[in-house]
Amino acid sequence: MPSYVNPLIELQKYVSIPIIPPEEAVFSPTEEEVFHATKIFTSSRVGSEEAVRFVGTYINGAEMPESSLPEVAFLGRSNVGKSSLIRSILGAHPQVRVNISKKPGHTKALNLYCIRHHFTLVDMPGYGFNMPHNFEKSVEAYLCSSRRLCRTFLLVDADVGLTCTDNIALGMMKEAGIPFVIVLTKIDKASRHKVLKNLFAVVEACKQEGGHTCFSQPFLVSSHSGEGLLLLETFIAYVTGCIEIKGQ
Ligand SMILES: Nc1nc2c(ncn2[C@@H]2O[C@H](COP(=O)(O)OP(=O)(O)OP(=O)(O)O)[C@@H](O)[C@H]2O)c(=O)[nH]1
Repeated sequence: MPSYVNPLIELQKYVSIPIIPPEEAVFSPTEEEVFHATKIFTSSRVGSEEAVRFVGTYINGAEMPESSLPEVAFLGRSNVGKSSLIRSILGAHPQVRVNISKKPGHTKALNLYCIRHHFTLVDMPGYGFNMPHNFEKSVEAYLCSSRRLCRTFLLVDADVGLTCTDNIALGMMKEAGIPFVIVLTKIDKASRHKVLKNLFAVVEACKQEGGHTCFSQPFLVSSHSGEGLLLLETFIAYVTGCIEIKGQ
């Protein structure tokens, strides 16, 4: 029995129909694999350098510094919890400031965080309420053109579920062929019933998409309670090629 918790598997205990269709592969690392992944995020120094550092803020991909590191990006409605999730992932490095705000639309540009010499996390402005006027030229252009982007995490509020704007984002990802994974955020805040209802809708949306660009298993997290974080960090380490996972 792994000591890390997959909130999706916990929820499965309350419903008789499978949340993830049985024919789909489930990301289920061993304890050892999670341990290796976690070390990537928690170790504090690489030689004489800080292991984790804020790289900078950029309006578009063309402004970003040259790098050969793979990138993972965080996309979603304004206020869905993108910056909070990155702050939690970088929790072992309080010297790296990640700004969060109750006010939707706080993040106005692409913020880059470099993790060891392994990969870069890209925090992005949210879409919907108070989104930046240059969203298309900034976020969409980056998503469609970055050759280093290996996975995008599309965040959906577990209490709100998929909105019209999320569906537009899903369509855009599909059309552009950008590989993505859906993450339900703020699971500490929503009732179990709500999370399950919104989770089933997300799984259905992934199915409709045909599984070409969308990973069939959504991840569930809370940046406040830490639920689901270890599994998501392990997945990030896996998609960026930092660790191997048996059976994947
Ligand atoms: N209860 C709860 N609240 C959260 C969680 N994650 C974020 N929040 C709250 O949601 C609000 C928005 O969080 P941010 O991380 O700034 O959201 P964002 O998606 O980066 O927002 P934008 O800058 O508008 O794009 C803040 O008040 C956070 O404290 C969570 O897991 N649980």
